[in-house]
Amino acid sequence: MSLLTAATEVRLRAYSPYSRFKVGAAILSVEGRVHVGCNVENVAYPEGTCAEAGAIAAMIAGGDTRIAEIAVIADSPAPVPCCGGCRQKIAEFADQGVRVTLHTTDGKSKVLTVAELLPGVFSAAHMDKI
Ligand SMILES: O=c1ccn([C@H]2C[C@H](O)[C@@H](CO)O2)c(=O)[nH]1
Ligand SMILES: [Zn+2]
Repeated sequence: MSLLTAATEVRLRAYSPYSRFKVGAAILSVEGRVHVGCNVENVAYPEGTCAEAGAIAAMIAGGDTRIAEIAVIADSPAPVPCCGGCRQKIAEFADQGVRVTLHTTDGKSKVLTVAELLPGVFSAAHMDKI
């Protein structure tokens, strides 16, 4: 199954009664498996989680380690470019050149690299303790 199809399918399972904005994400891991996530909101609004974070959690829980490619889809006028928190989360598990494809449900798409998504990322290389 393509990443776009996987993201499209999981998007329909989003729990978003507050924003009424459904987002789906699908990751191809370097190990070759597809992991999906959708946004899961909460009445305590800050406790909600993004689709990208859900897909990353599924990848790690599933035993895979790194992102080879990621696709995100939302019903929006223009491709949704991931929130700041998710940019940092993606950067934790993806090399700088990894492709991030942002789709709309009406067929628009935009491709970015992880480096373009989060220029000047804070990374483990900035720490002298590890
Ligand atoms: O890249 C994004 C942007 C937003 N959302 C979710 C968070 C919230 O549930 C809803 C509205 O912001 O969309 C995502 O899952 N991913
Ligand atoms: Zn996010």
